[in-house]
Amino acid sequence: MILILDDDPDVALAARLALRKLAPVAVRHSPAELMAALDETRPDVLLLDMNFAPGASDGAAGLALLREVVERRDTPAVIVMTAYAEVELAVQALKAGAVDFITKPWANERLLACVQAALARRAPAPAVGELLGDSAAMQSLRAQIAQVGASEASVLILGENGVGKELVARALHRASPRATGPLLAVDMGSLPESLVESELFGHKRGSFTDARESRPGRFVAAAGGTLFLDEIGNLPLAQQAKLLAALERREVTPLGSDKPVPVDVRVLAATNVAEAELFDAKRFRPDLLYRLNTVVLRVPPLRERGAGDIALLLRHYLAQFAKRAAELTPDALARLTAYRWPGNVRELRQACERASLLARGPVFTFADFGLPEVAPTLEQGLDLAQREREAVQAALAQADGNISQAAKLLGVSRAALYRKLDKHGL
Ligand SMILES: Nc1ncnc2c1ncn2[C@@H]1O[C@H](COP(=O)(O)OP(=O)(O)OP(=O)(O)O)[C@@H](O)[C@H]1O
Repeated sequence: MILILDDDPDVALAARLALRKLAPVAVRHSPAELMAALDETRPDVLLLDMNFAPGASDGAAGLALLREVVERRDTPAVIVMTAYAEVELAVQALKAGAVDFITKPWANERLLACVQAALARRAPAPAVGELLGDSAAMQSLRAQIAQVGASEASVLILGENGVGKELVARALHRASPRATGPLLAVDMGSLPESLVESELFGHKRGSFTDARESRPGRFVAAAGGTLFLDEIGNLPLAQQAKLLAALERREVTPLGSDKPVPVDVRVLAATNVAEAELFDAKRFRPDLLYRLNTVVLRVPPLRERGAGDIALLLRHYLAQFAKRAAELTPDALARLTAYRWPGNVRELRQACERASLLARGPVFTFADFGLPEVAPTLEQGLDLAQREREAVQAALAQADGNISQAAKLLGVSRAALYRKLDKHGL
């Protein structure tokens, strides 16, 4: 759900028409209606105008509303709209907890990209979650974040979709001396190629057909803070050269301008592209890669963190969505910890939300989570211990947690099965 608050009915209508293909859209015109509308529509994204009084342009009314919104529980991701290309106001809004800003009048393409990215991220704003997990891999990751966070080093965060790369970027920002400055995320994946440059470096009024107003780029807006370049693997080669130049010279030149502007940002980048592909010079410039990867943090896929982390995340998200202590049947736990989670933590979070909505009884069953019923397959590798673990989990699942029956299915004694459960920490 997207909620638009703008006192100009024409602007609100234009935004609604542009955005309705992304999600249901609700519109309000008066700031007085905002809080009730948030309760009623529980939006994922709020598009917030900054000025409501005729002639006002300082954004004070919008900033006050923004501060009120981010104080709430279940804060939506807030994108502020400014009528003037005011860097100062945009920066203040970002510091106050907005995830992004858009200047009016906008190019529809850009509005869509911006809202889509916010929907995908869905309000990690100020109440940023902690990186949960007790596995050795997660403990080591947290230790690295604490160590690297304090520096100005560029960090490249690698990992599959949904493993928590953005959460890592936010943790790095929080651990840094720049924590009081803004953290600005730019999703290279959802940004049309034609807009990359103006987005990053800004543009002067009239520099291209849609550039009706000047606009500061992300490098300038994130001054004093951190710029998080997400899905950097999707950046086309031509733009890679420009990004490299900006990083090397620590200055950007807005489109249509010949005056370079100095920038003061720390750059974090993330990608789900496999390392081998990233090091393919036909796809990614090695010189840019070396600029970005002073430190590389690898976020492991959920399936490699072990059953303990999966169980912990299940408890966390079920408690959050179901608002009660969550209980799982032994079979559900066995199958959920054996599941491969191709979409990682994001998939687990969504499955928990689904289960909380669909569960029929007080105890969650595997079916409540709406996951595919796939048996472990050979593509999971031929590691003997791993295969044994999966066979035990599959047998338990099939036997609905009944040990005698599972032992029979595996062709081992009950005692042998107990030893295997112990060995694999099941
Ligand atoms: N260790 C964790 N503990 C708690 N929540 C987590 C953890 N890792 C990820 N999440 C949650 O999972 C979701 C996805 O995380 P995030 O967006 O950071 O992943 P990502 O790797 O950036 O994904 P993508 O590559 O698709 O952009 C978010 O809701 C995030 O809060």
